[in-house]
Amino acid sequence: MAFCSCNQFLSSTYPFPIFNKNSKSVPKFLNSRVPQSLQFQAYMSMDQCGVPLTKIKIPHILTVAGSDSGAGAGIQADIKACAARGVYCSSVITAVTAQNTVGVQGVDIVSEAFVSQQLNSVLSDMQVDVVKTGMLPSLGIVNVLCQSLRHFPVRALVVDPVMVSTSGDILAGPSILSVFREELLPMADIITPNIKEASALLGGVQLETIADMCSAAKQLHAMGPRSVLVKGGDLPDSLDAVDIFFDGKQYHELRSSRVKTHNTHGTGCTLASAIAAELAKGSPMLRAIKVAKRYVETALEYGKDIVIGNGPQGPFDHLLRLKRGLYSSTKQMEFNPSDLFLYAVTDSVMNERWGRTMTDAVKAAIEGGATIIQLREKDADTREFLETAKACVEICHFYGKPLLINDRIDVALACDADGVHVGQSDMPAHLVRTLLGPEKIIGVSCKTPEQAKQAWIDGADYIGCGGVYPTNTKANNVTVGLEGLRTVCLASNLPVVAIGGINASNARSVIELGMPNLEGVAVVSALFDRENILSETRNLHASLIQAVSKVKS
Ligand SMILES: Nc1ncnc2c1ncn2[C@@H]1O[C@H](COP(=O)(O)OP(=O)(O)O)[C@@H](O)[C@H]1O
Ligand SMILES: Cc1ncc(COP(=O)(O)O)c(N)n1
Ligand SMILES: [Mg+2]
Repeated sequence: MAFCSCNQFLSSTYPFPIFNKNSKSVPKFLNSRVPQSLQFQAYMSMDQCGVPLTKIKIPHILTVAGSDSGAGAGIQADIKACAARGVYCSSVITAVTAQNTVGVQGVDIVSEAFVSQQLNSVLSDMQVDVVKTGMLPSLGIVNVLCQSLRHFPVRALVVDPVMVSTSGDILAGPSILSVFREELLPMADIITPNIKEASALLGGVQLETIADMCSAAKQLHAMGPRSVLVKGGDLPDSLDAVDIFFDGKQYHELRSSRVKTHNTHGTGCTLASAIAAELAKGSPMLRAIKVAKRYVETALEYGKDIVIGNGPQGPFDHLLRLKRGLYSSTKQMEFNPSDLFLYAVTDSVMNERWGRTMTDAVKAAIEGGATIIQLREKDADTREFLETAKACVEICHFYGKPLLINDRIDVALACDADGVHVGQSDMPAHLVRTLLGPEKIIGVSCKTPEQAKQAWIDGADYIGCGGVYPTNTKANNVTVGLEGLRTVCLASNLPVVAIGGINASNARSVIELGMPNLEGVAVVSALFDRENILSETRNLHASLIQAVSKVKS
C-alpha cells in the first residue's frame, strides 16, 4: 500500500476530508522518530483517543426553518423526516413559534444577523449537500439566506414557500413575496407550494382543479426555479392526494390514496425534507419526489389514529414507531442472565409426532419451569411460522417469560418477539442489533473463544455454547464437549447457556463445571420429544436446582 502526503491525502478525499485541514490537534500525536509513511498510516487509521478514523460521507441536509413547539411541523418535522430517511440534518432556526394542534399562538422572529451567523456556522464547516427552506418570516432573512447560498453553494436547493400554517395562521406575510420571486425562487431546484401558497405567489389566483394546479406550476416555473411541485393535500373535493410536478417540459400527476385522518399537521415540511433527503442520496428529482410522497403517505397511514393534542390537526408519526408495543399484551421483556436457567427450544416435528400444537407445548414447558422460550422452525412456511410466533409471544408474555425466534429476524420483528438467536452462518449479530434496536435480546451460538469474543463486540446479550453432548436435533453438529464449553465460558464476557444433548441425567455435570457465567442449559428433545412436557420440564428444573445448590455448597 502506498502512502500519500498529508495534502495529497486531503485532496484525494475531497470534498469529504476526514479531518479539518486547519486542525491544531493534528500534529500532537505524530511521533518524530517514526518514519513519515508510518506516521500517516497511524494518523489515517485512528485518532488521538484510539478511535478508528473512517471516511464515510453521510448525506447532509440543512433545514432553514421555524421551530414548532408542538413538533409536528417546522424544524422538528424536518429533523424527524431526515432521521427516518437516513440522512443527517442540521438546522438554522429563523423563528420560534408557540404552536400546538389548535393553531399558532405566537411567533418570535430571529434577527437576520443571528440567522446569518447560524448559516455561516453550518455552511462554512459541515459539508452540506442540500439546503431545504421552510418558514422564512422576514425579507431580511430571505436576503441573508440568498447571500449565504451564493457564498457557500450546495448541490441542491429545495424551497418550501411556507406562508400559512395548516391551521390558517400567517407564518410569512406578503412583504416577502417580492424577494422570494426575484431572489430565492430562481436559485431553487424545486419549489413545493401548497395550493394556497401557489395562489399567493401568483398574486391571488384561485386554484380549484388539477388543471388549475398545472397552470400554476407552469407560471411558477417561469419565475425561475428548475422545477415546481404544486401540492394538492388541500385540493377541495379530491378523493386522492394529487400533486402536480412540472419540470419545465413535462407535467407529472402524482397520485396516492388520501389517508383518512386529522393528523396531517406538518405534511408539507415533511415532504420537502424527504425530497431533500433523497436528492442528497443521489436520486434524480422525479424519483426523489415519488419516494418522498410514498414516505409521507406511509407515515400518515401509520399515525392516522394516534391522539396528541385536542386541536383539529394533529401531528403524525415520522419514525413509524409510536404504536409499537401497543398490540402485545405486555411490553418488551428486559433481559436477565438468569432467564437462561432452563432454556426451552421448540421443535414442531416433535410436536407433530406427539400430536400437540406449538402453543400447548410452549405453555406446558413454561408451567413446568422453563425460564425462556426459543421458537425454532426450519421448514414451516413464513406465514404459518408468523402466526405461531404471534400466538407464542402472547403466551410467553402472559407468564412473564421472554420469547426468542431462531434465525428469522423478519419474523421476530413482525411478531414483536423479545429477541432472536443466531448461529455463525446466520446474519452477523452486529447487523441483527442494527435491525432490532438496542432493547431486543440477541443470542449467538459459539463454539470457540474467538467467536465468543466477537459476540461480545457485536453487541450480543448471551452465548449459546455446544453441542456439549452428541445430539440428533442438529445435523453435522460438532460436539465441543464439557472442555469446549469451559473454554468458551472462560473467554466470554457474556452469560452462557449450554446446549446439545442435555437432559435431566447429564445436566448436573454441566452445572458442576462451576463456571460463574454459565447460567443454565438449553434443551430440545429432553422436553419436547417426550409424552409429558410438563413433568419432563419439572424433572429437569429439579435436577438443575439440585446441581446448583451442590456447586454453591
Ligand atoms: N390525507 C392525506 N393522505 C395522503 N397524502 C396526503 C394527505 N394530505 C396531504 N398529503 C400529501 O402530503 C404532501 C403535503 O401536501 P399538503 O398537505 O398539501 O402541503 P402543506 O402541508 O404544505 O399544506 C403532498 O404530497 C400531499 O399530497
Ligand atoms: C414553524 C412552522 N413551519 C411550517 C409550518 C407549516 O406546516 P404544514 O406543513 O402543516 O403546512 C408550521 N405550521 N410551522
Ligand atoms: Mg398540510
